[in-house]
Amino acid sequence: MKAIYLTGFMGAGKTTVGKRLGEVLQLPVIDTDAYIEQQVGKTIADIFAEEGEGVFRAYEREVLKKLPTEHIVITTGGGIVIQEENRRFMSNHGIVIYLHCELHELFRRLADDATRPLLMENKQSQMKQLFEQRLPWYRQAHITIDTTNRTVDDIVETIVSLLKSSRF
Ligand SMILES: Nc1ncnc2c1ncn2[C@@H]1O[C@H](COP(=O)(O)OP(=O)(O)OP(=O)(O)O)[C@@H](O)[C@H]1O
Ligand SMILES: O=C(O)C1=C[C@@H](O)[C@@H](O)[C@H](O)C1
Ligand SMILES: [Mg+2]
Repeated sequence: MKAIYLTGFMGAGKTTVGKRLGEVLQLPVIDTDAYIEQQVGKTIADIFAEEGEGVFRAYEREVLKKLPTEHIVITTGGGIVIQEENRRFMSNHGIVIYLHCELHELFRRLADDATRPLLMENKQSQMKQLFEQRLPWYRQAHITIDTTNRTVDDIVETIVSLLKSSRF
């Protein structure tokens, strides 16, 4: 099976859903954020603070190309779709699944989270702008799933049945 790439905004549940999906499909799971943190030896927040977002985006691009493209679930950082090169790579090499979530629910899920630098630095209105700017890129995925009022198990079940019944 081709690689499964989970995309979506911060808090959409990529990491959480990906972990469970990997268990159900018995596939290894790699999270690009966690992988970068391990390779660089710094947290995402420290990379942003010390090296800047541009350098983080370069790490993200390099890592995506280095990871396997078969028999794997790859959970991506929320901004992976910003770069056209990344969107093309994921689309050509795997099955891209966009986990959509309404903004009000994203804010609720991330209310107490201090690990996402973009969330710490920006007001809700700026996050809304970022969300709307990225929506068309997220929507280029092969499959879109609205996660807003759904449990992780329910989302995983839907993904598994879509994968079984589709041409993938
Ligand atoms: N379907 C869901 N319903 C309710 N809460 C959820 C759901 N999915 C994820 N969460 C919660 O939302 C928070 C963010 O989830 P997660 O870290 O998986 O998001 P993410 O998409 O990986 O974000 P990022 O892009 O920043 O890495 C976590 O606290 C998680 O438990
Ligand atoms: O949406 C984004 O741009 C980001 C999301 C996170 O997953 C991290 O990749 C980082 O905090 C940037
Ligand atoms: Mg994540």
